[in-house]
Amino acid sequence: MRGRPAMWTAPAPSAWTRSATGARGAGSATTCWRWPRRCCDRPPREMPMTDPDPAAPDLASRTCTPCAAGTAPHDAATADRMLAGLSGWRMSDEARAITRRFEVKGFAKAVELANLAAWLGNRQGHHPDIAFGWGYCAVTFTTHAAGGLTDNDFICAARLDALLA
Ligand SMILES: C[C@H](O)[C@H](O)[C@H]1CNC2=NC(N)=NC(=O)C2=N1
Repeated sequence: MRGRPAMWTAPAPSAWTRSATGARGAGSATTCWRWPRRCCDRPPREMPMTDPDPAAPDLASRTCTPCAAGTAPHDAATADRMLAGLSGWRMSDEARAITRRFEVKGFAKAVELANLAAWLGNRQGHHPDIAFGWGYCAVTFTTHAAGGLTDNDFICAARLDALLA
């Protein structure tokens, strides 16, 4: 992929992942993974980077747009309405960010989920804040250029959920 550092390969297993035989070792980039487990030897589906479909009711069909500094953030009512389209995401008290905490087994899965969220953010040009450790990975989206929430945050949250479905 043009100019993309190795770490942004498709969300295939990292070196932490057990191969099909259960042996620990670098996973294959040609393995199809329905996170968190390997499902077959088909090449992984690239996340569709489709253009926004005006008829698309769901956030996961949309693509983020660059956000100019000073863009007005959504008000709390709008943010609440968009949050209703997601599941498992919580809004910060002042409606400036949304966070989902994923509980996972062990540390390797937490690393993989963090990597997936980072990969998604880099693909969308809208980057998450990520905290992870043994048993968990917390992903937060906010639009720094707006000092609050914009459509981009809800799009990325929906796209991450779609990748993990
Ligand atoms: C030019 C580019 O679109 C901006 O710098 C992007 C990069 N990634 C970003 N990520 C997030 N979370 N907020 C932003 O405002 C933002 N701005």
